[in-house]
Amino acid sequence: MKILKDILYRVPMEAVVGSTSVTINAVEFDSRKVELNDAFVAIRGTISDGHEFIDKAVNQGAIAVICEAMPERIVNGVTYIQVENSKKALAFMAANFYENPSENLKLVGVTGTNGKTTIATLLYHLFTKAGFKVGLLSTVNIRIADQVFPATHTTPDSLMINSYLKKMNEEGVEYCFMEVSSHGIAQERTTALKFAGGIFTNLSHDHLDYHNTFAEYRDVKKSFFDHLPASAFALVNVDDKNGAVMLQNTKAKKYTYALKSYADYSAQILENQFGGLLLKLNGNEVWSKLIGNFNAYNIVAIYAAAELLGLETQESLRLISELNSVSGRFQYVVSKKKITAIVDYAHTPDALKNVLETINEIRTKNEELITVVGCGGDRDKTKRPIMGKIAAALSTKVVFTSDNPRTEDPEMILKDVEAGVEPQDFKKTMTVVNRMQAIKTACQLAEDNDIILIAGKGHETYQEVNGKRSDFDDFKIVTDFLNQLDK
Ligand SMILES: CC(=O)N[C@H]1[C@@H](OP(=O)(O)OP(=O)(O)OC[C@H]2O[C@@H](n3ccc(=O)[nH]c3=O)[C@H](O)[C@@H]2O)O[C@H](CO)[C@@H](O)[C@@H]1O[C@H](C)C(=O)N[C@@H](C)C(=O)N[C@H](CCC(=O)O)C(=O)O
Ligand SMILES: Nc1ncnc2c1ncn2[C@@H]1O[C@H](COP(=O)(O)OP(=O)(O)OP(=O)(O)O)[C@@H](O)[C@H]1O
Repeated sequence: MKILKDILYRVPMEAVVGSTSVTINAVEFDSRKVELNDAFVAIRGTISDGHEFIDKAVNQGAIAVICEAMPERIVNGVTYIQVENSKKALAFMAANFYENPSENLKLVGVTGTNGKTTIATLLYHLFTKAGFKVGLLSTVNIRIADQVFPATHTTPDSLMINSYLKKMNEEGVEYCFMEVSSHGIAQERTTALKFAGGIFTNLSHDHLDYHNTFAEYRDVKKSFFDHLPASAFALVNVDDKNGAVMLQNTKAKKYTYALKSYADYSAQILENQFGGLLLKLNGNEVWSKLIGNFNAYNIVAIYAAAELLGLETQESLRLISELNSVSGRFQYVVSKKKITAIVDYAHTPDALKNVLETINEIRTKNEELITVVGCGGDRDKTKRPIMGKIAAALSTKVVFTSDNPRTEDPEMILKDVEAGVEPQDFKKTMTVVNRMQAIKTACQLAEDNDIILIAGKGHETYQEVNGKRSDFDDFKIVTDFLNQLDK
């Protein structure tokens, strides 16, 4: 329980009707969750307008309403606060309600189009290995030291973030690494958090359905760095042309990393094979079990962040070499016959192309690349033929199969995917609707030293067919089939 005026600290108010000394049980922004003596924050969303649910929230017992426009009906005994921006108000109220937990640990945000999950998760493991209690807020899951919770978003809403950070405080967590999505920034989910650092990975065309233009998308990312405090570090990839943009107006201490450009932290790839990467990081050689050019970026970023957070160089190099691939992000297993199976979340044309090109850079001509891929149902249909075309063009064999067909007919989805294959690539492809059978087929097709890529579902542990979810784990399934073949 908290006093309303205490949780309104730092919220600019335009008008107040009623008392701000009332006691609040909880803060809610969804009327369906409001209970007696809660404060309801009305938010204008993408689908509906929370202001339309003010009456409902009050009828359910809300003792305070925070809104951008005062409702026509003012109920006696209820406090109404008008603010300019409800999402921002919610962010500050959430932080105040949970007693500003981000101030009691070192919080580092990772933003950019690709690599957020990988970098945040690797940093979580690096600092855990270094003996610290660590937190993680990521697309795959939420971790508080060794406890694991399911994630609903890449960046959860501000109430959820602060409630998890509060739990981290209670558990003695010293560092927390979190993914910061552009939706999260635009919707003020991370406003009112105190960051010790921010990391920028890269920027490519994505989410333009939400942000309208690339410039708007870039500026949203930039605003995260604009709001970092002077005590924080801003660490950006300057091989990406938008890296420098991120640093333009930040008050934070500026640091850069790169493979190609001049930077404070630079990496050179000495070896790039399926066994791993040999890198030179600011003059220090380090071997990593992670594979692929883009993981060299991820490794130099975590090396830099670790140093900026005070980890000793030799210690961090030693621990970097112990890190394993992240669940569903270029996660791989090598069989006794030296068949490498890679599971990757790539479910967009860009991501699929990126992953296939990365594998092709490492693969020799004698090694086949067998790709297992499909497209989800009830989602963007235009990407299906494009992904079919990319998979067939960049692999030596392709097994098209179901992703999460959801409520659509899997065979019809696969027809759309096959339609994109160029005539000269037809003979490389086959279709096996059942994903388990498709993975088995790929394992049977593979010979010694070949590579299998299973794309699309990454870390997911279910498959949704006919609207029903059942257990399904690409990595576990392919590992089991490869083990059987090894016997
Ligand atoms: C498009 C989008 O981002 N929507 C997010 C947004 O919802 P919204 O504000 O648009 O909600 P709305 O349905 O229009 O409702 C407006 C308000 O009315 C309230 N309401 C609604 C109905 C009712 O009966 N009573 C009521 O009070 C709602 O609680 C809400 O406060 O704010 C909600 C609370 O934070 C989010 O859960 C929701 O995420 C939706 C589910 C979503 O799918 N978001 C995705 C796109 C997203 O955020 N993705 C990024 C990662 C992207 C990536 O990099 O891949 C992420 O960080 O996860
Ligand atoms: N630094 C990087 N640059 C480019 N691609 C990357 C990088 N790191 C990982 N990838 C690849 O990009 C895809 C997304 O990786 P990752 O999940 O780490 O990024 P993300 O930003 O968290 O995206 P999402 O929110 O969709 O999970 C995967 O296919 C992964 O293998």
